[in-house]
Amino acid sequence: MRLVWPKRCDHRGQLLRNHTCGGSTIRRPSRSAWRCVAQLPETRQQPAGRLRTKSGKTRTAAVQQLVRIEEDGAYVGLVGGSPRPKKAVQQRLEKLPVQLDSRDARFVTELVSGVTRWKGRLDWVIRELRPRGSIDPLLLQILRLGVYELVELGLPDHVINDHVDMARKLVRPEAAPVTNAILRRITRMRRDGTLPAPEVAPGAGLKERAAMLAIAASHPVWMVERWVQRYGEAETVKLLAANNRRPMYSVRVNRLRVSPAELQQRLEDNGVECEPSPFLPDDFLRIRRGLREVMAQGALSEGLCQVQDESAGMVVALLDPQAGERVLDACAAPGGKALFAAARMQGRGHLMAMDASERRLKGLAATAEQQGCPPGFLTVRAADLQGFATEQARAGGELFDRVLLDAPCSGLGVLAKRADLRWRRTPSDVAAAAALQDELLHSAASLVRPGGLLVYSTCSIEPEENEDRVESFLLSHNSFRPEAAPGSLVTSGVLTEAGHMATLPHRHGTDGAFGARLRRAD
Ligand SMILES: C[S@@+](CC[C@H](N)C(=O)[O-])C[C@H]1O[C@@H](n2cnc3c(N)ncnc32)[C@H](O)[C@@H]1O
Repeated sequence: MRLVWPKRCDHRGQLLRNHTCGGSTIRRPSRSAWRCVAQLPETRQQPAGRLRTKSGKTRTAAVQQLVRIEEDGAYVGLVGGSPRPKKAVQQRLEKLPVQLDSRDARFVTELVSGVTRWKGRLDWVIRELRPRGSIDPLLLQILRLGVYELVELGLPDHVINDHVDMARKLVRPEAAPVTNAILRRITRMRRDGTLPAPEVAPGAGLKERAAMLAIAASHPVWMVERWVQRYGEAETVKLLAANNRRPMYSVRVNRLRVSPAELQQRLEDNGVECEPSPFLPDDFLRIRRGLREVMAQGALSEGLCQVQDESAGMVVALLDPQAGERVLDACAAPGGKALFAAARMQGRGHLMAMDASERRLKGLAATAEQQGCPPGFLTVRAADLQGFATEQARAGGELFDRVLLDAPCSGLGVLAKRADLRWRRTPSDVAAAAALQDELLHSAASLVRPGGLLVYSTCSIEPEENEDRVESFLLSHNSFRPEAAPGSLVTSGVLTEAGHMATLPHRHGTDGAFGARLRRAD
């Protein structure tokens, strides 16, 4: 099937059925029509003007990072070293240490996260223009960057010179004319409005429509297929668009140190646009603009707040830890939820933050102290939950009033913030996560005292990792029963019919997450 440009779409996601887009008919391929298909952000939201001035040095640094992400799995948001051995293409780039000031580094991050997000669509365009033959992996990164800058950011034609230069110097001299030919063709096509774009033939089945959507919104086909089956096409378009938007960040106010109103005032005085969270107004501020300023003016380093998604906060609200209780956060690292639980407990009682990863727990104790946790209140323990549960059972250790199992998961609810994750995950990851989640749930349950509460949560939106795990757990653990979350803890807008918490990026404007309360009988 050859996918070409869709002639019509509408903003409600009724792809290819209606003839209008924003009130006017789209007659031929154009960047704005493409944007409409996937509900993409306007180009002017991108820092195009500033990027225009960037040198080849900045683009080389972007290519270096893209290679690292592809070969090492380095997370797109973290510009830093990777513990893994360097692979072939990286070694070729190693001789090019690129020094960047902080402004340039920010531009590189913009480019890298953009290319990572739109990789599927960029590759499709490149393949449309060069359908035959393999492409050198390093040249592919250069071409992706070039297509991204021209098609998505709308940068001027002359930026191509840098890409051609990089192809010549970093790949081989013969790669320069190929790069020049492909990118020049793109500049002509965008001028003439003939950029290639995906289209589905009338009457196409779900698979073909999902394949088109996957290209247009730059997601793997398998994800789009399962979401179309679950939510329908119109809602899937909204979910894809939410995953492609710049993520919205929020901060959890450390009420041990400052009130939300005081912090809001301080942030606004420093040029940050923020407002109380509609879900947790007493604890969270949504940062509309200026996350960098939040960091720069010291609110984080002074322990007044921490960057945390509201959905993560709602999981702690479901747990509802009380001062004086014994609480276990069984998969705690890096510790965002544990710190919120500590604040809710006002530093009274005992909170154990446990995780199998010692490395990921590093720094939690110091942050807790900085945030005002009294000595002796928090125990940070690097241990495997299953081993710990077995040991506790053998030793007859004291059980916990509340246990939070924030389980390892596919992370399909956080694709807006983790641009690379969509390309890393496979359907078998969801199945593998589910198997581990069952085992961890069993262990976590054994640590809850009679009458106590177990909260199970993930940052996935997949039922196999959420509702299905809860159902399967309840079938084999008849001393537990599900407990609908009281409206006093979280707003009904995030509750399912069964009373579990489930947020979706396009419905709630937060990360996608799930949380269930499971009460142990007395
Ligand atoms: C979703 S993350 C937890 C995030 C954390 N609750 C927070 O809010 O910062 C899942 C964690 O489970 C941990 N984990 C995986 N398997 C585990 C096991 N068998 N025992 C304990 N922790 C485990 C991982 O190291 C990872 O840090």
